[in-house]
Amino acid sequence: MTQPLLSVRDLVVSYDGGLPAVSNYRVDLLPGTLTVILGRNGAGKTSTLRGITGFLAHEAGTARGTISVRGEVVRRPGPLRLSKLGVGLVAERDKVFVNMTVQDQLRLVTSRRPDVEEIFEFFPRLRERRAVRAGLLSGGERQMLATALVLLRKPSVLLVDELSLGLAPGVVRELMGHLRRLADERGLTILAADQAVHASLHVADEVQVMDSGSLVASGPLDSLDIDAVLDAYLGRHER
Ligand SMILES: Nc1ncnc2c1ncn2[C@@H]1O[C@H](COP(=O)(O)OP(=O)(O)OP(=O)(O)O)[C@@H](O)[C@H]1O
Repeated sequence: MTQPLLSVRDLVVSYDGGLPAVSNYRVDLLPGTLTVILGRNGAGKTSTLRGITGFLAHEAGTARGTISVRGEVVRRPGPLRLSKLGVGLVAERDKVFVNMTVQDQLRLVTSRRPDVEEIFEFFPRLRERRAVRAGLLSGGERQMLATALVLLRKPSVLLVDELSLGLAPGVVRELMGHLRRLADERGLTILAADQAVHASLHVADEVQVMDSGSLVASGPLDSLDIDAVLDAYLGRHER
Protein backbone atom coordinates (compact mmCIF):
# COMPACT_ATOMS: atom_id res chain seq x y z
CA MET A 1 0.00 0.00 0.00
CA THR A 2 1.26 3.50 -0.83
CA GLN A 3 2.50 5.40 2.21
CA PRO A 4 0.76 8.73 2.84
CA LEU A 5 3.03 11.75 2.48
CA LEU A 6 1.23 13.50 5.31
CA SER A 7 -1.06 11.99 7.93
CA VAL A 8 -2.99 13.71 10.68
CA ARG A 9 -4.68 11.95 13.60
CA ASP A 10 -6.85 13.26 16.46
CA LEU A 11 -6.28 16.93 15.64
CA VAL A 12 -8.06 19.22 18.10
CA VAL A 13 -7.87 23.02 17.71
CA SER A 14 -9.16 25.48 20.31
CA TYR A 15 -9.02 29.26 20.71
CA ASP A 16 -8.60 31.00 24.07
CA GLY A 17 -9.13 27.70 25.85
CA GLY A 18 -12.75 27.60 24.62
CA LEU A 19 -14.67 24.73 23.08
CA PRO A 20 -12.78 23.05 20.22
CA ALA A 21 -13.16 24.68 16.80
CA VAL A 22 -11.91 21.35 15.35
CA SER A 23 -12.34 17.92 16.94
CA ASN A 24 -10.67 14.64 16.07
CA TYR A 25 -9.77 15.60 12.53
CA ARG A 26 -7.88 13.00 10.53
CA VAL A 27 -6.54 12.68 7.02
CA ASP A 28 -4.08 10.65 4.94
CA LEU A 29 -2.70 12.49 1.93
CA LEU A 30 -1.37 10.09 -0.70
CA PRO A 31 1.44 11.40 -2.93
CA GLY A 32 0.27 13.37 -5.95
CA THR A 33 -3.37 13.53 -4.88
CA LEU A 34 -5.70 16.47 -4.37
CA THR A 35 -7.96 16.39 -1.31
CA VAL A 36 -10.56 19.09 -0.68
CA ILE A 37 -12.18 20.04 2.62
CA LEU A 38 -15.66 21.46 2.12
CA GLY A 39 -17.82 23.12 4.73
CA ARG A 40 -19.89 26.20 5.34
CA ASN A 41 -18.62 29.37 7.10
CA GLY A 42 -17.20 28.57 10.51
CA ALA A 43 -17.12 24.79 9.90
CA GLY A 44 -13.46 24.68 10.95
CA LYS A 45 -11.60 24.49 7.61
CA THR A 46 -9.12 27.32 8.26
CA SER A 47 -8.56 26.14 11.84
CA THR A 48 -7.73 22.66 10.52
CA LEU A 49 -5.04 23.98 8.16
CA ARG A 50 -3.70 26.28 10.90
CA GLY A 51 -3.67 23.36 13.31
CA ILE A 52 -1.67 21.17 10.93
CA THR A 53 0.90 23.87 10.15
CA GLY A 54 0.96 25.37 13.65
CA PHE A 55 0.10 28.91 12.53
CA LEU A 56 -1.92 29.55 15.66
CA ALA A 57 0.26 31.64 17.95
CA HIS A 58 -1.14 34.96 16.68
CA GLU A 59 -4.68 33.68 17.10
CA ALA A 60 -4.38 32.63 20.77
CA GLY A 61 -5.06 29.15 19.48
CA THR A 62 -3.69 25.75 20.45
CA ALA A 63 -3.57 22.47 18.58
CA ARG A 64 -2.90 18.92 19.66
CA GLY A 65 -2.80 15.73 17.67
CA THR A 66 -0.33 13.62 15.72
CA ILE A 67 1.17 14.75 12.44
CA SER A 68 3.34 12.39 10.41
CA VAL A 69 5.34 13.16 7.30
CA ARG A 70 6.48 10.21 5.18
CA GLY A 71 5.53 7.83 8.00
CA GLU A 72 7.55 9.65 10.69
CA VAL A 73 5.75 11.36 13.55
CA VAL A 74 6.76 15.04 13.63
CA ARG A 75 8.06 15.98 17.07
CA ARG A 76 7.06 19.48 18.16
CA PRO A 77 5.32 20.41 14.87
CA GLY A 78 5.14 24.10 14.02
CA PRO A 79 5.46 26.38 11.00
CA LEU A 80 9.26 26.15 10.68
CA ARG A 81 9.44 22.42 11.31
CA LEU A 82 6.68 21.69 8.80
CA SER A 83 8.21 24.02 6.24
CA LYS A 84 11.55 22.21 6.53
CA LEU A 85 9.74 18.93 5.95
CA GLY A 86 8.30 20.35 2.72
CA VAL A 87 4.82 21.36 3.85
CA GLY A 88 3.79 24.80 2.52
CA LEU A 89 0.68 26.84 3.35
CA VAL A 90 -1.07 29.28 1.00
CA ALA A 91 -2.96 31.18 3.68
CA GLU A 92 -6.45 32.63 3.42
CA ARG A 93 -6.45 36.27 2.31
CA ASP A 94 -3.52 36.55 -0.01
CA LYS A 95 -0.26 37.51 1.60
CA VAL A 96 1.41 39.67 -1.04
CA PHE A 97 3.16 43.04 -0.86
CA VAL A 98 0.85 45.39 -2.70
CA ASN A 99 3.53 47.95 -3.56
CA MET A 100 6.04 45.52 -5.04
CA THR A 101 5.97 44.18 -8.56
CA VAL A 102 5.25 40.53 -9.23
CA GLN A 103 8.81 39.96 -10.40
CA ASP A 104 10.44 41.63 -7.38
CA GLN A 105 8.36 39.57 -4.97
CA LEU A 106 9.33 36.34 -6.68
CA ARG A 107 12.98 37.43 -6.52
CA LEU A 108 12.66 38.10 -2.81
CA VAL A 109 12.11 34.37 -2.34
CA THR A 110 14.67 33.13 -4.86
CA SER A 111 17.62 34.55 -6.75
CA ARG A 112 17.53 31.58 -9.14
CA ARG A 113 16.23 32.76 -12.50
CA PRO A 114 15.32 29.25 -13.69
CA ASP A 115 12.98 28.89 -10.72
CA VAL A 116 11.24 32.16 -11.56
CA GLU A 117 11.09 31.09 -15.21
CA GLU A 118 9.45 27.82 -14.16
CA ILE A 119 6.82 29.78 -12.24
CA PHE A 120 6.16 31.93 -15.30
CA GLU A 121 5.79 28.81 -17.43
CA PHE A 122 3.21 27.45 -15.02
CA PHE A 123 1.39 30.79 -14.59
CA PRO A 124 1.77 32.63 -17.94
CA ARG A 125 -0.48 35.37 -16.55
CA LEU A 126 2.15 36.22 -13.95
CA ARG A 127 4.74 36.54 -16.72
CA GLU A 128 2.48 38.98 -18.56
CA ARG A 129 1.97 40.93 -15.34
CA ARG A 130 5.54 40.66 -14.01
CA ALA A 131 6.22 44.42 -13.99
CA VAL A 132 2.89 45.28 -12.32
CA ARG A 133 2.58 46.08 -8.61
CA ALA A 134 0.63 43.36 -6.79
CA GLY A 135 -1.93 45.89 -5.58
CA LEU A 136 -3.04 46.34 -9.18
CA LEU A 137 -3.49 42.62 -9.90
CA SER A 138 -6.93 41.05 -10.14
CA GLY A 139 -8.05 38.85 -7.24
CA GLY A 140 -7.29 35.69 -9.21
CA GLU A 141 -3.84 36.93 -10.20
CA ARG A 142 -3.07 37.76 -6.56
CA GLN A 143 -3.99 34.22 -5.57
CA MET A 144 -1.68 32.93 -8.32
CA LEU A 145 1.12 35.10 -6.93
CA ALA A 146 0.44 33.97 -3.35
CA THR A 147 0.57 30.35 -4.55
CA ALA A 148 3.72 31.00 -6.60
CA LEU A 149 5.52 32.49 -3.59
CA VAL A 150 4.93 29.26 -1.67
CA LEU A 151 5.80 27.06 -4.68
CA LEU A 152 9.20 28.74 -4.95
CA ARG A 153 10.10 27.11 -1.64
CA LYS A 154 9.60 23.75 -3.41
CA PRO A 155 7.13 22.11 -1.05
CA SER A 156 6.03 18.54 -1.61
CA VAL A 157 2.77 19.09 0.26
CA LEU A 158 0.71 22.20 -0.40
CA LEU A 159 -2.07 23.27 1.98
CA VAL A 160 -4.34 25.85 0.38
CA ASP A 161 -6.90 27.90 2.28
CA GLU A 162 -9.94 29.32 0.50
CA LEU A 163 -8.36 30.01 -2.87
CA SER A 164 -11.76 31.03 -4.22
CA LEU A 165 -12.50 33.73 -1.64
CA GLY A 166 -14.46 36.57 -3.27
CA LEU A 167 -13.68 35.48 -6.84
CA ALA A 168 -15.96 34.98 -9.83
CA PRO A 169 -16.87 31.37 -10.72
CA GLY A 170 -14.80 31.36 -13.92
CA VAL A 171 -11.69 32.52 -12.05
CA VAL A 172 -12.28 29.92 -9.34
CA ARG A 173 -12.48 27.15 -11.96
CA GLU A 174 -9.21 28.37 -13.47
CA LEU A 175 -7.46 28.39 -10.07
CA MET A 176 -8.78 24.93 -9.20
CA GLY A 177 -7.51 23.75 -12.60
CA HIS A 178 -4.05 25.01 -11.57
CA LEU A 179 -4.21 22.92 -8.39
CA ARG A 180 -5.13 19.83 -10.44
CA ARG A 181 -2.18 20.47 -12.76
CA LEU A 182 0.18 20.94 -9.81
CA ALA A 183 -0.81 17.46 -8.63
CA ASP A 184 -0.73 15.86 -12.09
CA GLU A 185 2.29 17.55 -13.64
CA ARG A 186 4.44 18.31 -10.59
CA GLY A 187 3.38 15.45 -8.35
CA LEU A 188 2.41 17.82 -5.56
CA THR A 189 0.22 16.52 -2.76
CA ILE A 190 -2.50 19.03 -2.03
CA LEU A 191 -5.04 19.66 0.74
CA ALA A 192 -7.33 22.55 -0.20
CA ALA A 193 -10.08 23.97 2.02
CA ASP A 194 -12.77 25.77 0.09
CA GLN A 195 -16.41 26.72 -0.10
CA ALA A 196 -16.56 26.52 -3.90
CA VAL A 197 -18.23 23.12 -3.98
CA HIS A 198 -18.70 22.60 -7.72
CA ALA A 199 -15.25 23.76 -8.74
CA SER A 200 -13.61 21.76 -5.93
CA LEU A 201 -15.46 18.53 -6.71
CA HIS A 202 -14.50 18.90 -10.36
CA VAL A 203 -10.79 18.53 -9.54
CA ALA A 204 -10.72 16.48 -6.30
CA ASP A 205 -9.51 12.93 -5.79
CA GLU A 206 -10.61 12.81 -2.15
CA VAL A 207 -13.30 14.83 -0.40
CA GLN A 208 -13.84 15.71 3.24
CA VAL A 209 -16.91 17.51 4.52
CA MET A 210 -16.78 19.35 7.86
CA ASP A 211 -19.61 20.58 10.02
CA SER A 212 -19.24 22.30 13.41
CA GLY A 213 -15.58 21.32 13.63
CA SER A 214 -16.09 17.60 12.90
CA LEU A 215 -15.69 15.50 9.80
CA VAL A 216 -19.06 14.24 8.61
CA ALA A 217 -17.74 12.52 5.48
CA SER A 218 -14.33 11.62 4.13
CA GLY A 219 -13.10 9.43 1.30
CA PRO A 220 -12.42 9.09 -2.41
CA LEU A 221 -14.90 11.15 -4.45
CA ASP A 222 -16.38 8.06 -6.14
CA SER A 223 -16.93 6.27 -2.80
CA LEU A 224 -19.16 8.94 -1.28
CA ASP A 225 -22.83 9.67 -1.81
CA ILE A 226 -21.68 13.22 -2.23
CA ASP A 227 -25.07 14.69 -3.13
CA ALA A 228 -26.65 13.38 0.06
CA VAL A 229 -23.75 14.58 2.21
CA LEU A 230 -23.71 18.03 0.68
CA ASP A 231 -27.48 18.40 0.88
CA ALA A 232 -27.36 17.48 4.57
CA TYR A 233 -24.45 19.67 5.59
CA LEU A 234 -24.16 22.50 3.11
CA GLY A 235 -27.75 22.95 2.06
CA ARG A 236 -28.76 22.75 -1.59
CA HIS A 237 -28.75 26.56 -1.99
CA GLU A 238 -25.04 26.78 -1.25
CA ARG A 239 -24.10 24.38 -3.99
N1 LIG B 1 -8.71 33.62 15.87
C1 LIG B 1 -9.81 33.06 16.37
N2 LIG B 1 -10.17 33.28 17.65
C2 LIG B 1 -11.30 32.71 18.17
N3 LIG B 1 -12.12 31.90 17.48
C3 LIG B 1 -11.81 31.64 16.19
C4 LIG B 1 -10.63 32.21 15.58
N4 LIG B 1 -10.58 31.77 14.29
C5 LIG B 1 -11.66 30.97 14.11
N5 LIG B 1 -12.39 30.90 15.25
C6 LIG B 1 -13.63 30.12 15.45
O1 LIG B 1 -13.38 28.76 15.08
C7 LIG B 1 -14.51 28.23 14.39
C8 LIG B 1 -14.05 27.69 13.04
O2 LIG B 1 -13.63 28.79 12.22
P1 LIG B 1 -12.78 28.60 10.90
O3 LIG B 1 -12.33 29.95 10.44
O4 LIG B 1 -11.77 27.56 11.12
O5 LIG B 1 -13.90 28.03 9.91
P2 LIG B 1 -13.90 28.00 8.32
O6 LIG B 1 -14.60 26.73 7.96
O7 LIG B 1 -12.55 28.20 7.78
O8 LIG B 1 -14.82 29.23 7.97
P3 LIG B 1 -14.73 30.27 6.73
O9 LIG B 1 -15.10 29.47 5.52
O10 LIG B 1 -15.74 31.30 7.09
O11 LIG B 1 -13.31 30.79 6.69
C9 LIG B 1 -15.55 29.34 14.28
O12 LIG B 1 -16.48 29.17 15.32
C10 LIG B 1 -14.73 30.60 14.51
O13 LIG B 1 -15.50 31.61 15.11
